[in-house]
Amino acid sequence: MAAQGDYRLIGSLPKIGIRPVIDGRRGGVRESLEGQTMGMAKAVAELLTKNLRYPNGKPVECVIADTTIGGVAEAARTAEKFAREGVGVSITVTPCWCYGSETIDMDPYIPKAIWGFNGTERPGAVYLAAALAAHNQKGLPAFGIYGRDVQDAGDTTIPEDVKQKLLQFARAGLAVAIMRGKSYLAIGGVSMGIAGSIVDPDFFESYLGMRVEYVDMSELVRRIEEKIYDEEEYEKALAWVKQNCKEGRDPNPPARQASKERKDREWETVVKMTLIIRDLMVGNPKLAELGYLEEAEGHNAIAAGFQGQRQWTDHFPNGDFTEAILNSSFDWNGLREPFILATENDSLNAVAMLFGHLLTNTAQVFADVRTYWSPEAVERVTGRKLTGLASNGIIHLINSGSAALDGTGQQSIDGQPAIKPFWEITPEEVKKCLDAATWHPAIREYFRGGGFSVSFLTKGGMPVTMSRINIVKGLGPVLQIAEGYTVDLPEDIHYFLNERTNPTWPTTWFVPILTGKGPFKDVYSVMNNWGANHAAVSYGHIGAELITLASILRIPVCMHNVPEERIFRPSAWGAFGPVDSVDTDYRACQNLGPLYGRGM
Ligand SMILES: C[C@H](O)[C@@H](O)[C@@H](O)C(=O)CO
Ligand SMILES: [Mn+2]
Repeated sequence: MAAQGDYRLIGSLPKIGIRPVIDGRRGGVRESLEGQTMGMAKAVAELLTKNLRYPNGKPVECVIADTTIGGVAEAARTAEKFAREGVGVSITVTPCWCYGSETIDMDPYIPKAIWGFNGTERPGAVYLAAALAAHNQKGLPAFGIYGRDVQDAGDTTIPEDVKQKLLQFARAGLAVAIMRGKSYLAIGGVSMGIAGSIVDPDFFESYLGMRVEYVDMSELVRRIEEKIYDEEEYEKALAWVKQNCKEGRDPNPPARQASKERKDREWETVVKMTLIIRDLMVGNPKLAELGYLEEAEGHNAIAAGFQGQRQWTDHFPNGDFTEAILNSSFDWNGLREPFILATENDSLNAVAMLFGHLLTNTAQVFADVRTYWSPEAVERVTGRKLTGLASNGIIHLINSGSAALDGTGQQSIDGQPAIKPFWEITPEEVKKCLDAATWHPAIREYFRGGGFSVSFLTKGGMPVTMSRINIVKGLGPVLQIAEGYTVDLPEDIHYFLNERTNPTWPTTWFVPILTGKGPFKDVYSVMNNWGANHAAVSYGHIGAELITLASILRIPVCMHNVPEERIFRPSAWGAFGPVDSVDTDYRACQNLGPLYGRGM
């Protein structure tokens, strides 16, 4: 295992390349603009390095072109430098007129934006419009950034609206660049006919630039039996688990309950499964020291899924512990970047989790979208009325595995419950997350091989975004997004509703923000329009960032409740219709086709 905070995957982290473009005419014009143009590039680089971090916690790196770009030779030199430096996202800046198609970034795989200075001494906005027209004509989508208010020629500040767009674009662009070239590792096959676990390599290749690796679950048996894991780490992990993972009540009828000895053996197995699945994903140099050179390499998996049900769980302990711990921001080695591991090998939910993780650097909650409770139904079964945020009804998110312990809501920002990037989490908060969770023997009517499911109740009051990718034949992938809040219910209401389900699994009570229209007419409609059995829950209202990301990948967003003013997509979308129309997005995405080819 690489040291805490180190990026664990192969390939260096993509940098952001800044391209200062300029009017190429020497003998007055160019010379007068050099300082201001380079100044804009430096200011953008500083903004990005100060505000953005990679998922490993290190500040994002920017590379500025060696010179301003006045024509095609300098554009080509810059492209060469960017390729050498591992640039994955480009931002062009200019205060003046420059030669449109002669200066643009032509790499079709690099997400791109252009900031055209809003001044009038020189025509930066005229270049912006000309360059965007060229991008659109060539099918190389670019985001246009044009400040709302005119700035003076000598003003070196970046206005707030420009900053906001630069950051939103850069976050999404970096997510695209980071996932490119990585793998989704499918451990096992299709779980109980769940469509998301019919893992589709064409989707990963064409839309995400990723590959799919497939490993049979029997590989876990081999590694357990032949001790192909770091035994020292295993002892450390087991001791940590004994100390930190409280065993909760056994929900099974006495006749089905496993003996203490059997449960102890199951704990040992699930800890081994955790080390092994992590090693399968990202490799482990310790295995090379043990002579397992091939196994030490891993699968370069930025996300994975574990089939579990049923062939594994009918005989062996389930994957709930493994999934919950790997998805969390901490384990026996301390705080670290969460892994992305979907239960039931639901690769499409894994992708939603991956998007959420790369946009926020935080851990993600994987859940079944289990029940819509109308206010009337709640009153009927509990005799109590839902109030406050919950008064229009609630959605019960609950699944046996995969919910990160960060989902307890026991971390905080300004005194409010939150899920933070691992480097902002304190050891006290780790303890609080662990203390808020209990580990229950798996329900044996579902999981014949036993195991342990984590149970917790997510704190209310967190802004969260629920999202999901679905694949529709003839259309391809679509993304659905619902921004909303986690809610606290009065204890007796929670108790009644939860007891009717599987109370030894983690519960999140979710309420979407309603718009009164379409799928967001009411809470029922959000549930009724959800396209699959699962959702990924990410801390914060990140719908706008998800929309920006999806537009770069050309995945249309079929359902969202993000206000129009936060929507930011490439300029070409404007030619397909109004921003608030889903149809606009469908047609723009279809016209461009998937970022890495038209495979679907
Ligand atoms: C135990 C059950 O099979 C659950 O795992 C099942 O209802 C699901 O989670 C389906 O997504
Ligand atoms: Mn499920």
